[in-house]
Amino acid sequence: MNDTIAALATPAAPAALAAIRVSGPRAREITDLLLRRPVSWLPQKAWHREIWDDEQKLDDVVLLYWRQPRSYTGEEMVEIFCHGNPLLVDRILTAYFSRGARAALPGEFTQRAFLHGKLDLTQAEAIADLIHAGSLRSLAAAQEAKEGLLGRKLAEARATLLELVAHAEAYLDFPEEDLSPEVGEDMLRRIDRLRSELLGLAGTAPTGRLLREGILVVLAGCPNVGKSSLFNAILRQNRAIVSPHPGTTRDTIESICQIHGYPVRLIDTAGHRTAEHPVEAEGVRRAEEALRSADLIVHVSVAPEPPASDPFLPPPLLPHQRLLRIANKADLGIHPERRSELCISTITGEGLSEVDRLLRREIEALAPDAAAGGAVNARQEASLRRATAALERASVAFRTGLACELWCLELRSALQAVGEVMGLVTSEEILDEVFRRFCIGK
Ligand SMILES: Nc1nc2c(c(=O)[nH]1)N(C=O)[C@@H](CNc1ccc(C(=O)N[C@@H](CCC(=O)O)C(=O)O)cc1)CN2
Ligand SMILES: Nc1nc2c(ncn2[C@@H]2O[C@H](COP(=O)(O)OP(=O)(O)OP(=O)(O)O)[C@@H](O)[C@H]2O)c(=O)[nH]1
Ligand SMILES: [Mg+2]
Repeated sequence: MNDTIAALATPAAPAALAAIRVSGPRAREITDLLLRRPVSWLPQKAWHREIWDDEQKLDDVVLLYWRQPRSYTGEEMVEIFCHGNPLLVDRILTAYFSRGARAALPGEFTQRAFLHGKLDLTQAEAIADLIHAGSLRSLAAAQEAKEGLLGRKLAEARATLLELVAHAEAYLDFPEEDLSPEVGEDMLRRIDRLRSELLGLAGTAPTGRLLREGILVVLAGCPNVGKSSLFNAILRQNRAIVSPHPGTTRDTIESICQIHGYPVRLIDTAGHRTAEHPVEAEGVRRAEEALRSADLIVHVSVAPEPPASDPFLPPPLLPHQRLLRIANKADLGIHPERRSELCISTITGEGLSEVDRLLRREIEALAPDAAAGGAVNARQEASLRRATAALERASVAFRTGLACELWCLELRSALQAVGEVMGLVTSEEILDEVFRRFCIGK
């Protein structure tokens, strides 16, 4: 952390402005070398200056200074707002690099903020989530975690664990003083309560995955039933080709959208049938593949026909998968056996608001923890599960009257695992894994 790092913090594309960040002990000194008219270096002040690389004027820019430790990274920081031309940005960065700064790794600014105690690991991860959130709910969840909601819950869990460990260790030190049954009962209750709280947090991981990766909704059914018409209706956009010829859609078509604020990857597929043409057969195979990874399968059939006449059978559902049946072309009639189904017409628009309502219901069932705020990621879940397993073992050891050393050890490993989530105890590998997934400049 002794070196000075620099990177573009905005996209490398033509834009009105570009922001370059420089962090580290030499941020100011190197910047001074590029200015002809000096600045006062009063913290959190901005200056309009020209940047020069020796005899070459590079650009006129706005400089912003943050004095250590009151900066994003906790280090000396200079920000340069230049004209948003990538070539110009490269020239400015090169001027910094040739004077001793080096290119920042992805996430390195936030990694430094973490290492300087500006934020815990859950907050750092939340910043990456915030940048990539593709829906309002993902954004809200990321913002809550960034404000430290998850971190606070974990800090409470840690405080409880520390107390329990202290209790247990006091008992270890003075074994002649028996642990009274009341104290023992109380400890056990607290261990079990803590375990169920942490299990609850770990249980938000499926929602966390859906909020980060998007909910995969796959439209499937026989050719010509109106899958692409429904796809377009849901997107409110004429995205997929619709035609009266069965077999119109040959490849899977994916569109990323929001449904009631949830991030959705909506997929239209080739109609299911025994295909003669190899291209169509490949389309059907891709449809099957999409169905296997779907979170929600929307089976489309036609309302005027009896359900039994539909040769499309959705695959056996995996435990987390949900299925919604929709009968289209209700304008052509509704078969009596379809009366209890959702019958719609993409042509007249009948039933489309009901589709909207049911999609929302299904999605909320898939991601039940989105509203509660803060859904953990895979890394956090793994550590939380280690913590709950250790607490479980502690509880069992306690109940079966095993030696205090044993359950004390388990409480300590639960403490370690909770600390891992917050980044209190982390290996170099974990940090690399977390931060290298960030953008450069963040
Ligand atoms: N120009 C600019 N805009 C930005 C950021 C930035 O780094 N630079 N941010 C980057 O994410 C976000 C704002 N977040 C920030 C978070 C902390 C600090 C910071 O310097 N914190 C100091 C205290 C500064 C103060 O006195 O308020 C600290 O925590 O010690 C700056 C921005 C979004 N906009
Ligand atoms: N009457 C009626 N026709 C519809 C309705 N929805 C779609 N169609 C028509 O049905 C035909 C097939 O529609 P598509 O949306 O292309 O059907 P698909 O299921 O995507 O078909 P493939 O891509 O071949 O699998 C088109 O001519 C549509 O105009 C509807 O609600 N009522
Ligand atoms: Mg189609």
